[in-house]
Formats: sequence, structure tokens, C-alpha cells
Amino acid sequence: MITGRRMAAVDANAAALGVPRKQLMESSGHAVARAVREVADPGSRVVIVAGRGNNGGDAFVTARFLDEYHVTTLLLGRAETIGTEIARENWDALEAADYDIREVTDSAGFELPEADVVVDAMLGTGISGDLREPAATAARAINAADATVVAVDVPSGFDADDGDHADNGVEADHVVTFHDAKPGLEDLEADVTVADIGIPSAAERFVGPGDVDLARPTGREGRPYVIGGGPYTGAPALAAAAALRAGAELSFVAAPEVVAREIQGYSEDLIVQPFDGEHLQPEQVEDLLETARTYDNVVVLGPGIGTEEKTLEAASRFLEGFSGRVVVDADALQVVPEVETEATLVCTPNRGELARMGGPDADDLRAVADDIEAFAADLGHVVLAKGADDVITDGERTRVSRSGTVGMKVGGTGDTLAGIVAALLEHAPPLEAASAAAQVNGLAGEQLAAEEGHGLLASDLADEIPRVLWDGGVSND
Ligand SMILES: NC(=O)C1=CN([C@@H]2O[C@H](COP(=O)(O)OP(=O)(O)OC[C@H]3O[C@@H](n4cnc5c(N)ncnc54)[C@H](O)[C@@H]3O)[C@@H](O)[C@H]2O)[C@H](O)CC1
Ligand SMILES: [K+]
Repeated sequence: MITGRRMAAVDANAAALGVPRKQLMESSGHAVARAVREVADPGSRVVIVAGRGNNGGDAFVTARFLDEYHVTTLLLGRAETIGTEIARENWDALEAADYDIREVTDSAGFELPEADVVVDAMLGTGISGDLREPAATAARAINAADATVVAVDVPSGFDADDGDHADNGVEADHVVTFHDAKPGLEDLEADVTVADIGIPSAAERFVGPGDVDLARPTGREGRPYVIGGGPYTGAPALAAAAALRAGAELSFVAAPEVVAREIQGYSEDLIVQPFDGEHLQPEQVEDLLETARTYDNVVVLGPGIGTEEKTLEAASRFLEGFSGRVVVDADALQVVPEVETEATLVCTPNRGELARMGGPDADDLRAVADDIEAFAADLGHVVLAKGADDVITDGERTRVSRSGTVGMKVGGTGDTLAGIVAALLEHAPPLEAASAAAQVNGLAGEQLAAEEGHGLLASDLADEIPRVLWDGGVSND
């Protein structure tokens, strides 16, 4: 089962792996042609009703595989308004090859030619809202026609993210959906075929540019609240700085007063709020909870807090009292298995921290990805296990991020990762935020290593993040 939103990421990942969308379109179109063959004999009249996106593009391919049929292809709009290059190329090929193609320029005049089979290729996963004209008129004509309706990917009007079908949507007899089932398709009257279109499973397993596309901030938002510092001062500053570089608007650090000035000294961009004492203690938890609840911050709990008994007790109390979103890192991780919390956690353990939490103890995390998945299922939270390859899992779905470089073993890269997760968690679901953050952190390290080899510093990593997040991670067609 896969949503339309995730499907867009998966085909971007496939393109990055060397399987371009046009190749996928060829496979999609051929799969639809096979479905037409199953419902109608050669010589039958097939009318394709195509939209201006890739859904239509798929059907322009279908036309080429039905030469023994009488195929008419209607485009809802003028050819120059076709929205994607690969759909346009397939339309142009039909024109050059003298296929029977027609542009429908006004919906009022829409006439559906006599057909034994109608191929519904108006809208697929690119839909937004109920059908607009001319698709609405066309859908009415298709539903009224005495023809077998074969829908491309989904019946036009069906939303592959939430399973809703528009009231004025197409009622299909058959649906040929691509790569994987879509939520809600099974509830429709139609019989559904899932067509394999040659997307490598790696496009789902490995984090790629499509995952970064899903979690990339569209604006400047989020005010992560880093609760850290104590024996260490660099970690909270690195996390807070990285959050800003990953799109946060403001970045706060709540730290013991004895190190607050030092942390502020690292960067004028951070807003450091001291609390009494030398370590995080239970008596500070109420105030921290009050602030975190008031501003609904994404919290980063743990960078540099140390392992004092009282500090770990305070970390537990905070999690017990909070129901928002928390990135738990470093020494705070060890309290998670015992704590009851309503908060949404993203845990970011390295190998040792994962083992200490009760997860598998292995150098190659990818080799024990299934065990990490089971551990996350048991823990009830997203786990981003950091290694040469990172394993990101919510206990059901598991992805591997292969980005990164050996130079990133330097201290502090986990702190920047925690900050990136916090910034992306502002507006992306936990698994998506964690997957994209792992990928972006690694790509930033690769970018840095190109200049600094194995000598890169975590403090330089943050500065690489914008280039990776806003252009390097862009899905390449
Ligand atoms: N995911 C894959 O592996 C592949 C998917 N393919 C096909 O691509 C479509 C998705 O194509 P996309 O260009 O993103 O959008 P659509 O063609 O579905 O629709 C966009 C088109 O429709 C217009 N539009 C949007 N909402 C409405 C509305 N409510 N009423 C009327 N018109 C609407 C919008 O303006 C655009 O013009 C996917 O379903 C597959 O069929 C690839 O070809 C192969 C790989
Ligand atoms: K469709």
C-alpha cells in the first residue's frame, strides 16, 4: 500500500537510481494496454480521454500498444498546455506517427465518440479537489457511456493520499494502478490490477531525493527548543545552529546558567535561556514543560546533558509530562525505554546508545535493520539509528540512508543531525523528517569532505545544510 504523496518520492528516487520517469511511463502505458486487451478484442473502438499531466502521458503510451484497435485519443486542452515534458514527448510522438488524436478546447462541446472501451487518463495522483472543467463534463460523459472503463493509475477524482473519491469522479470498471496498491482503491466497485512498472525496491528502501522533497521546508518556520548542556557545551549549540540551517525561524537553547554564556558565545544566532545550577535537575522540569507547551516547540532533549542521576530523572520527568514532538538524543536516550509518554519521539541513537537502550548491538546497522525495526515497534517511537548507513524505522516501515562519509565520525555530527530532525519535524511526519534529516546530514558531510577530506568539523557541517536541502537534494528527473 502506498500513497500518492509517497509514490512521487519513490519515482523521484527511481530516477536518481537511473530509472527515469519516461521509462516508468512507458511501462505504465504498456500495462494499461494489456488491461485493454483483456477486456476487448482487436478491432474494438478505444477512446482515450487524457488530462494534461503524466496520467495522460501514460495513456499516450497506451495508444502505441493498441495498433490492432481503433484508438482515438482526446486531450482535454491544447497540446501546448501539457504540463510535463515526458507527457508532451509522448503526445508529439502520436502526432508524428499520425495517430487519431484530438484536442478538446471547450468543455461545453465535449462529445465522447462511440467506444467499446474508454481509457480514463484525465487525472491520477496529481489531483487536487473535486473534478474541475473540462474533466467534470468528460467524467459525466464517460460514466454515461455504454463502454468498459479502464482507469489509469486511479479513477479520475480518486485521491490516492486519503482514499476519497470525488462525487463527480469517474466510475471505472477496471483500474490499473502502478507499483503498489493505493489506500481506498479496494473499496471501489472496480477490479484493481497492480502493475509492476520496473521501479527498483531500492527506490523505497533507500532514502533518496524524493524523501528530501517530501520533508523540505517550504517556508521559514519552527522554533526548536534545545534542552541541553551541562558537562558539555558544544552539543546543544551544534544542534540549535543546525536547526536554523535546516529552516527553523528561531532556535532556543535551555541550558544550566554555568554554561549558558559559553553556549551563547558560540553564536549570536541562538537564543540561550539559562536555568539554575550546573546540570539539568528535576526542579527545572516544570518551567521547561511550561515553555515547551506554550510555544508548541519541537524539543531536542539531550545534547550535552551528561548522565548525572538527577539529570536522567529530569529527562524522564520531562518526557512523562510532555505530549508534543521531541527529538531525543545522546544521554537522554537511555531513559526512553522505561518512560511512559504521550509525546511523539524521534530517537537518534548511535550504535552504543542503541545497544544500551536494548536494541541490537552491531557495527553494521543495515545488516540488523529488521532487529532495529522490531526494537522500534516495541519502543513505540521512530528510531534513527546512526551508523555508516543509517537505519530509520517506525516499527513498520524501514528505510536506509546511505549518504555520509567516514569523516563524519568526528564528534558533533550527531548533534547537527538532531537539529536537522527538529527543523523538519516542524511540518513533516516523524518517519519522513528523520529519513530526510539522515540523508541531508550525510550529503552535507559528503559535500564538506570534498573540500576537507577526513578532517571535516561538525561545526562546518551546519553551513553545508542549505545547499543540500534546497538544491542538492532536489529530485533529478
Ligand atoms: N508514480 C509513478 O511511478 C508514475 C506515475 N505516472 C503517472 O503520473 C501520474 C501523476 O501525474 P501528474 O502529472 O503528477 O498529475 P496528473 O496527471 O495526475 O494530474 C495533473 C493534471 O490534472 C490537473 N488537475 C489537478 N486537479 C484537478 C481537478 N480537480 N480537476 C481537473 N484537473 C485537475 C492539473 O492541472 C494537471 O494538469 C500518476 O497518476 C501516473 O498515472 C508516471 O507516468 C509513471 C510513473
Ligand atoms: K485516471
